Amino acid sequence: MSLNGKVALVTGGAQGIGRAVVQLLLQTSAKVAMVDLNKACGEECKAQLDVEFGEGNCTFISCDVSNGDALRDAFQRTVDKFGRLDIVINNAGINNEKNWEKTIQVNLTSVIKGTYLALEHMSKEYSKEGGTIINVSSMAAFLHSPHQPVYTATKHGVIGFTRAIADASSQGDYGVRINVLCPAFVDTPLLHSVEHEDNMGKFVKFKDDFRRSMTKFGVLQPSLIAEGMMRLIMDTTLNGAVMKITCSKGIHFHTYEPMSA
Ligand SMILES: NC(=O)c1ccc[n+]([C@@H]2O[C@H](COP(=O)([O-])OP(=O)(O)OC[C@H]3O[C@@H](n4cnc5c(N)ncnc54)[C@H](O)[C@@H]3O)[C@@H](O)[C@H]2O)c1
Ligand SMILES: CCCCC[C@H](O)/C=C/C=C\C/C=C\C/C=C\CCCC(=O)O
Repeated sequence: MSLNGKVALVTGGAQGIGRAVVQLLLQTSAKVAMVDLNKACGEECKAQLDVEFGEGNCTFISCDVSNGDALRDAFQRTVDKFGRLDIVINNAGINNEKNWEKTIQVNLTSVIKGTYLALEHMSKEYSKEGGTIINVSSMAAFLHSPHQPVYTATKHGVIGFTRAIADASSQGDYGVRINVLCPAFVDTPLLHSVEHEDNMGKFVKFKDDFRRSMTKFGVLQPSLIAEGMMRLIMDTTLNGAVMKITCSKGIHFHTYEPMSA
C-alpha cells in the first residue's frame, strides 16, 4: 500500500484524529500539508514528523478554515510547494454550543468550502487529474445527542452535502471520489470539551449523561479512524459512501433505502 507521488491536505491536522491521519499518510509515502489554526501545536507536530519521516515530506500551514481567503491560500500554498493535490481531508471541527454560529462555520461551511476548493484543484471540470475527498462527520449524525444540538446539526449537514456532491461528481465526471466518515467517541482533546461551560453553554449540566454514554459505547483510538480514512482513500469503488466507526462494529458502512417514487 503506497501513496508515493501523491499529495494530501488535512485540515485540523495538528492534533487528535487529523494528526493520526497525517502520520499514516506519511507512513504510506504521501506528501502532506497539515492545515491548522493552532500554530504552536502544528509547528511542534511538524518538527516531530520531520525527525520520523525526513524533512520535505510534510508542511505546516497556519490557517483558520473559517476564513475563506486563508483556506483558499492554504490550498494554493500546498500546490505551490508539492506541485499537485490528490487527497483532501476536511477534518477540522469544534464543539461549541455557546458560540454555535462559529460551530456551523467551522464544521459545515468550511467543509463545503474545502470541498469546492479541492474540486478546483482536482476535478476534471477544471482540467485537473482527479482525486479523492473525505469529509469528517460523526456518529452524532445518527444517534443525536441532546447535549449538542448544533454540533449534531452540522454533522447531519456534512453527510447530506457529501452524498449530494458525490452524486454530482459521478454524474458530471469530475474524476473525484467524495466520501464521509462518522466516528463514534474518539480519545482526543475534543472529547474533554464536554466538561467546559465555555464549550457546552447551558448543556454543560448534561455532562454526566455524556460521560455515561461514553462508558456505554466505549472510546476509540485515533489510529483506527486513520485506518478507516486509508480505506476510503485506497478503495476506488467508493463514492458517496458513509463510513461509520464504532467500538461494537468497528469499520462499517451505513446503508440507505433506495429512493422510490
Ligand atoms: N473526538 C471525537 O470523539 C469525535 C467523534 C466524531 C467526530 N469527530 C470529528 O473529528 C474531527 C476531528 O476532531 P478531533 O476529535 O480530532 O478534535 P481535536 O480538537 O482533537 O482536533 C481538532 C483540530 O482541528 C483544529 N481546528 C479547530 N478549529 C479550527 C479552525 N477554525 N481552523 C483550522 N483548524 C482548526 C484544532 O486546532 C485541532 O488541531 C472533528 O470534525 C470532530 O467533530 C470527533
Ligand atoms: C464533546 C464533543 C465530542 C463529540 C464527539 C462526537 O462527535 C459526538 C458524538 C455524540 C453522540 C453519539 C456518538 C456516539 C455513539 C457511539 C456509538 C454508537 C454505536 C452503537 C454501536 O455500538 O454500534
